[in-house]
Amino acid sequence: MKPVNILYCANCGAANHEQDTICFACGKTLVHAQDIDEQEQMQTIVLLENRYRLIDSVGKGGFATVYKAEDLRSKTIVAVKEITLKDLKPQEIIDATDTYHREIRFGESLKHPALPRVYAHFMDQDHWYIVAQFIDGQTLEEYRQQLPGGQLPLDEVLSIALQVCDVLTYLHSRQPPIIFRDIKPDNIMRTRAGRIYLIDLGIARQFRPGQRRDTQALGSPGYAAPEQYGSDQTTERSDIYSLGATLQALLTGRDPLDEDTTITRKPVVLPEELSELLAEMLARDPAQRPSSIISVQRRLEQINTGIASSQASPIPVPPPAPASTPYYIPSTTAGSGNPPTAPKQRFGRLQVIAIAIALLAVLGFGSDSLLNYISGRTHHVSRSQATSIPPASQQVLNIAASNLDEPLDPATVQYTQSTQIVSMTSAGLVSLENDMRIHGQLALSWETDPQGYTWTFHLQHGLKFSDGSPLTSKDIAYSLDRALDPALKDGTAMYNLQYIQGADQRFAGKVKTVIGQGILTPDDDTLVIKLSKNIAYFLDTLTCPCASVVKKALIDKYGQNFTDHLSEGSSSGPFKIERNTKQQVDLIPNPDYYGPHPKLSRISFTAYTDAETSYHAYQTGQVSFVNNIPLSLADTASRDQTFYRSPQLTMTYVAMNYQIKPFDNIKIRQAFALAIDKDLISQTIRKGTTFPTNHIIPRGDPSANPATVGLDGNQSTAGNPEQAKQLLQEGMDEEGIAAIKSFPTVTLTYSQNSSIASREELAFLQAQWKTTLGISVKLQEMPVGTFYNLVDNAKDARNIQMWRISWAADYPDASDWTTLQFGQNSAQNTYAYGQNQSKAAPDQQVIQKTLAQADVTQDQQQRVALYQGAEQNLINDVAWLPLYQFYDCYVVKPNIYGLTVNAMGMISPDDWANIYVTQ
Ligand SMILES: Nc1ncnc2c1ncn2[C@@H]1O[C@H](COP(=O)(O)OP(=O)(O)OP(=O)(O)O)[C@@H](O)[C@H]1O
Repeated sequence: MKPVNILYCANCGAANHEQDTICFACGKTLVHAQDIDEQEQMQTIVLLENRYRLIDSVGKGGFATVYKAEDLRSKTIVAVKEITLKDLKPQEIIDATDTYHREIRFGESLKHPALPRVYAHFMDQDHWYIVAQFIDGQTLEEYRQQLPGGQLPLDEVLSIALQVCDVLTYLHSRQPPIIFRDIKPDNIMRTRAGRIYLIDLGIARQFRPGQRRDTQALGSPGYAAPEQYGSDQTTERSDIYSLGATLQALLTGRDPLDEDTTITRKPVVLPEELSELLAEMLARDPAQRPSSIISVQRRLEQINTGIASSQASPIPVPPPAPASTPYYIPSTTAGSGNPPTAPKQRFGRLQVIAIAIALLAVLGFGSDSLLNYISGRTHHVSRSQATSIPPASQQVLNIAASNLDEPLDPATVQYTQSTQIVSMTSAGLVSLENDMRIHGQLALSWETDPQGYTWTFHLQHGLKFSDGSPLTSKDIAYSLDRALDPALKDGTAMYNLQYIQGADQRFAGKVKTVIGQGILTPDDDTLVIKLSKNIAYFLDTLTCPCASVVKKALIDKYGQNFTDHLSEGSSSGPFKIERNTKQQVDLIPNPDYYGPHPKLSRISFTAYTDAETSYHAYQTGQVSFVNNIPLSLADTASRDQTFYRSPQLTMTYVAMNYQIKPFDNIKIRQAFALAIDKDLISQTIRKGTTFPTNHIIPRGDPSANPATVGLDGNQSTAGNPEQAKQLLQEGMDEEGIAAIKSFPTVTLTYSQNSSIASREELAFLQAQWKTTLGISVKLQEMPVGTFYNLVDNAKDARNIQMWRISWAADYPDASDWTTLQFGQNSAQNTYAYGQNQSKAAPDQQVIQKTLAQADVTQDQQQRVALYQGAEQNLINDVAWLPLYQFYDCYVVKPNIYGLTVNAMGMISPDDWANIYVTQ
């Protein structure tokens, strides 16, 4: 229960401190209202409308008590807000009525992922009720009170700020604009997954141009802008003030009315731009504040980008985002300073990369372009552009694609663009937000047993497919089970959903279904998943496309060819397929989507034969978004004002076989690693389309650790030739190798379809080992299929000594980079990590134990700490030698508003509601 220490004015409704006697807003004497005896109330009122069973009281505000309740009809958890009329004074009744109606009107008409949905409202003699989406979380005020000093780390505050900006942008761009008027930590709720909701639209108002002042002074002391004290009309800038006060309170841990509110005296050192922005947002004179929330958002994004950039070494491509200012993160936050919004690649396994590289090579794309698929950051236009939205006929977005051949089957889809289309047309239980946090999509809420073996998902109300037929838990169960079908060629569930109980038997063909075993459907709105291993990252695995919904009736009718008939109404996402010719895929909004509806009236993906042609189509205005800018065009495109790049979760590395001499010696592996100047590769060969790294968990993964160091103990990525030489000598001594001429032959194997840049890179590696260590490394080219076969069997065949390869994340979790690749018995541990004869094997097994422990540690902070510790050990052990992480390089026309691509290279499904074409 939330402690109530605020006293609401009976005259004007403003929130005052409990001990105050005079209202800060209207100056009237405050009346100390009587608390409602909730226990008594809970005992007498248990069922409302014969439908809502009150479970618990979760919060209390000025006029209302909020209950967690069960909707017995839909079997879902909802929030029931109860306003008790009896005992209210006449003025309070007027205010409460006003608040109630406004909250219903706004709640029902506004659709934004950060605004809880209003499902129903009703009343009895003494009460009014609002039934709304239940937010399983706490207010930011409650949350920060639990943290040391009441302070949140900078990266988290920025993530919150950007989310609040997003919803304020939405509110301010309504016609007429809606001013929230009460932004404060008490009115922002945060879920465990870090998702933000604005609650309490009760005092929001529509802006009336020409009105000089508000009829009522409303807001909360300290957070309300000066003009809210009745002197002027509230405008968008009033919300900017309150947001500034909120961010300052979160960063400093101090309430705005605390004696000292200047941030300079707090033990927090902020990026200079952030201090400046906060000072502007908090200007007393509204005219001195930023002119729009969009401009605040843009500046916060630049600060965010600056943080991300300051964690990487400089790169030569002129960055499209404004330059970053180096800053100091206080030591308390250093371990958690992940870049909050880094884009990500949606390719999974090595084999996938192999197939994709082969295909792109055939299509004339350099293999490097494969790794530059869609991703990005928010694109904004000026306020005036943002508010004048052209009609639906002009809301068309044309996107260049490199390949649309892949069947749009969620269970098998692997290319980024097909995956993007699948994410727009097939919903899953959960989906990823832009900052890699998870939110419910088909699932309204979920819970798990304390050990994390059984997950119960409660679905959204009244879900439908795009043909209007109901979508129930049985459809989701069918889709998950089908994804596990061993008959599916190239299914990805065998990795991603392997821990659903019975999945192993299903793959082995020993059982025909896991429904009834690992997947249960107690009713149409509830789905239960039981796990064979209580992996803490289970929800992340559900963000993979293979966990999205397919329509059984369509598959029954057309078999594997069902993907040719997707336009027959099988969509469950924000868009549905109108046409799919493999040359062009046209999507239009799905009116039956449960969530916020897209503003775009059409999205067309057109396949171009090569990157040059698609870039030309962009230059001539045929398409507005190209996301596969290859290295060959990077120089040209980077001079374009609309060129963007941001890190994605794809890395290139060199693997050394621990089972084969000389790499069974750790010192020799370390010598080979430190001999390489990774900076030069990214700067000169990769031309800034990549950045050098020592990390195994890449930047942008929620568990990435900026404090991770290279194996020589520092963060430089330029190599360490002296230490490399010394380690080589020590390693040779240990192995009894008297001189370089008796050094075992070393062969670096690579795939035949490597691009020119990749070959240059291989030659560069060869030259560095020669110059620094005096060792001649042979380069060996292999046909693609043979190469990946060798890599997959490196564990057993011992026939590949050293190879260069890339890895892209399947889902945003450290386990994808650690346990999956180096864990004991992991199918993807093709390196025989821990299971080899080298002297390092016992230490490797210790790391494997830590990883196994991390996988099932339910406390997120502890889990991250375990992975980060293991990562440092893997780096020191040269589990593999990371060379660089990819940037996503793309161009997007400035008139495309709101396009934000998340770190997996995807546009989050509910984001489509906020993307549109401006004039
Ligand atoms: N949709 C929701 N899901 C879960 N908890 C909620 C929800 N809405 C509100 N709460 C909880 O109930 C508390 C009171 O809600 P709210 O602030 O909307 O009430 P109010 O009377 O309108 O408040 P105020 O007095 O600030 O106007 C919140 O602080 C929060 O803890």
